[in-house]
Amino acid sequence: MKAQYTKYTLDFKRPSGTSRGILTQKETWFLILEEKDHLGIGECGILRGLSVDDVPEYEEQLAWVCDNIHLSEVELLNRLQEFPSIQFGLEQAFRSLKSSNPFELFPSEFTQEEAPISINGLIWMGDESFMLSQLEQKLEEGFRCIKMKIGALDFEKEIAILESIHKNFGPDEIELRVDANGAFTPHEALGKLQRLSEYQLHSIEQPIKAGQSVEMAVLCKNTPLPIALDEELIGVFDVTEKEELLQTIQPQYIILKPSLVGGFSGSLEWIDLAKEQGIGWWVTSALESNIGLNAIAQWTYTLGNQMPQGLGTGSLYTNNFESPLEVGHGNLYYKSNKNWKKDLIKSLCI
Ligand SMILES: O=C(O)CCC(=O)C1=CC=C[C@@H](O)[C@@H]1C(=O)O
Repeated sequence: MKAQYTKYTLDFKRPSGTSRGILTQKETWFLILEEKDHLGIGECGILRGLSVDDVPEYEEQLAWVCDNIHLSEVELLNRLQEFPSIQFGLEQAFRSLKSSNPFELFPSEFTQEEAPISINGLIWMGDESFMLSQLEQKLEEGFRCIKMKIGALDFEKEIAILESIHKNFGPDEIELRVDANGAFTPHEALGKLQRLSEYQLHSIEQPIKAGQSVEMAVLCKNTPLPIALDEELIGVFDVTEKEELLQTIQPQYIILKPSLVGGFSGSLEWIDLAKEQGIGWWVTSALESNIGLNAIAQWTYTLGNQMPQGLGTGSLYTNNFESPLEVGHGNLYYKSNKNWKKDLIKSLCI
């Protein structure tokens, strides 16, 4: 078997704001496996500034994987504990190589076009009118679950936006989720959650910065609206540590980003623990290209979670890859007639 890797830079259609900053480009890497006339591809979706494997030796690790591709998949994955996005890329690449169609990794009703995946629409940070115009557009597109980034604007302005949504749409018309990306201080957080709870939100992602588990546990115990842990899961790889974290914090939900938590296997460990502890969960992208998003979507469908998933990020980029994924009416569809260009993988090969 031969293996190679290549880098690709995705360009955002427009600067996309989170409380952690404005995104204009996203770096990503592809692992390409070749065996006889079979090709396999996997996306290593590092998120600079957020991924635990955002380290100087990242490319070196990719080179090591390619030089040692003769090792077993299990051995390679075990050696990549500290590189969750490479673990994920490798999991995808091996599945893709074994599949008759390198882009059909998890055949299901989804890939048979018999069932879509319900997804949330995403509203990025910006001034009030920009956020309201994004909202209008998402509602016109038929989304009934909306995720809004908060934490960077003046809080009263964000409350005003929620107020205007709430005045026009009841919770049975729109499921509203917010994502603070850790923007609140532990001291102010409960007060802000109480204000936010007046708008019958479904949940809030990561209200305070990760790594403050005592404060987060107190919040989850007293919160008037469900809390979902996102960044909190990054960098926790040992299954016992995962179990302890959930037992300590007891969140209402956890959010799985396979590129950040160690791929399919790392995510499944969290999901199994969450189920044991009665904690809800859903899956989101980490802004991968359509190659990684396709793999995440197909896998997510097999998990049977009926909640809207955070997989509506395929249209963010000007130079994304063509894909069978299509968004419509708040759902993600798989259109197998829109085949990936067979030469896509070849075009990425060095
Ligand atoms: O949850 C979604 O709808 C899409 C994914 C998403 O919002 C994010 C992915 C990666 C980094 C962030 O920009 C953001 C998040 O913080 O969840």
